[in-house]
Amino acid sequence: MAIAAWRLAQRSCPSYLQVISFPVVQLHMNRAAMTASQKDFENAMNQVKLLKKDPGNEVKLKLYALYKQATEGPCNMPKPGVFDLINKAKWDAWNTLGSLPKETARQNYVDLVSSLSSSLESSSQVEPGTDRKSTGYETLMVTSEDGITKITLNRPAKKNAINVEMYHEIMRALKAASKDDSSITVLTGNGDYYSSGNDLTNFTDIPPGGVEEKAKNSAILLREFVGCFIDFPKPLIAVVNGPAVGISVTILGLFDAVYASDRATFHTPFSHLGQSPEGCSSYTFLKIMGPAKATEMLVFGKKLTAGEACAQGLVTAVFPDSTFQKEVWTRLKAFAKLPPNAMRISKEVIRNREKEKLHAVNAEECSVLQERWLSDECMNAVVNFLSRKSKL
Ligand SMILES: CCCCCCCCCC/C=C/CC(=O)SCCNC(=O)CCNC(=O)[C@H](O)C(C)(C)COP(=O)(O)OP(=O)(O)OC[C@H]1O[C@@H](n2cnc3c(N)ncnc32)[C@H](O)[C@@H]1OP(=O)(O)O
Repeated sequence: MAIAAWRLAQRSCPSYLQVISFPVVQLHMNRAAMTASQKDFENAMNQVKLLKKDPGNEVKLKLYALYKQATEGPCNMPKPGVFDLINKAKWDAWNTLGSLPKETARQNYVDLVSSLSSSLESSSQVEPGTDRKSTGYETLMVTSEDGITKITLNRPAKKNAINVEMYHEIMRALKAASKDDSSITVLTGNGDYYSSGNDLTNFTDIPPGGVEEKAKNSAILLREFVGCFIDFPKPLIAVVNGPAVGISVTILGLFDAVYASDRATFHTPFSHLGQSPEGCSSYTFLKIMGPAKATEMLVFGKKLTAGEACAQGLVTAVFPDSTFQKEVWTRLKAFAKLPPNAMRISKEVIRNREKEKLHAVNAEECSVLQERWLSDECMNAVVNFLSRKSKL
């Protein structure tokens, strides 16, 4: 649960104290004369269970810390080891409360839950730009009109990083789109990024079976995820509205057309992350751009501009960002008017002879990655990102 806050806890002490302690002290001063009763506290604990929306790791961590302080007093547990990410995050959060009195912690917990209940209720209403048809998805907006099913990655605050839930929801949306009455399917991103790729916090939710089990399950998930793109029967188009990283780039080789804003960049920093290519890119990129250019991207992590990606054949066309949406959607609406069966059959003719090969490549890439995820190189890269020591 507490990974974002674990990252926070790893930052320099003063900024961590600012973020966590300031509101605590503030609440304490504002409520000097008030203290929550045990009953208020229990009500607040029940309210937390009823929250409809996940308040996020940092808030959950604050709640945890205040709960522990309110019920057990100051933290006197031994500090967990550096690789015990979740428990260390929790310990840090609790420890930061220092000698805050139990009553104040209880009041702050009640206040936090109450502010949360109202803010999460309002944010569960439709936000500007959110399509009302997209119910049933937490991480996506999915709409279907004018013969186009549009799947929008919708975690803009996280640069549309793909967490486990999003992997599952994309597969679900693709399966639904393959059967609906639309002619073409579009994948795009909400906000300034197309996608920052795999959500690196995916690495931190370790099951009881340990990292080996996590790596094994992740390889199964990844294989199934990429398989959905290999098998997708209708024209699949990427509308790359901004920078694209990692798996959001590699799977582009499985799309039928890729339109990019001139703000978009294409970056596959696998070596930097101690990882190796996926999304069938070890095969598709070589075919698209030849081994020398593919190696620059997949092995040396060279970031391409949209213009460069277009020149290499990964991108179909690039548009100025100011007219991007208008120009692309005019084009897509025209495509969607073409006879759907003809398009589907043409795609089949173009792609079918490669399918078996692509599934074999996918399986091999996933099995190599399963090993890579357990390597020190990969672990260190993830820890460095999560502890804010590195960024791309
Ligand atoms: C053993 C288990 C394995 C489990 C794996 C499951 C399946 C795996 C499938 C495999 C494969 C894929 C490979 C890849 O995709 S590799 C690429 C991974 N992506 C990255 O390394 C990008 C990391 N992000 C960054 O370097 C930067 O965030 C950025 C994208 C350059 C943007 O920088 P910025 O300064 O403009 O914005 P920033 O403040 O950093 O970001 C805003 C918030 O978004 C969070 N965030 C962004 N990207 C990610 C990400 N990929 N994972 C997690 N979180 C991300 C960022 O942390 C900020 O959050 P907060 O506001 O601080 O809370």
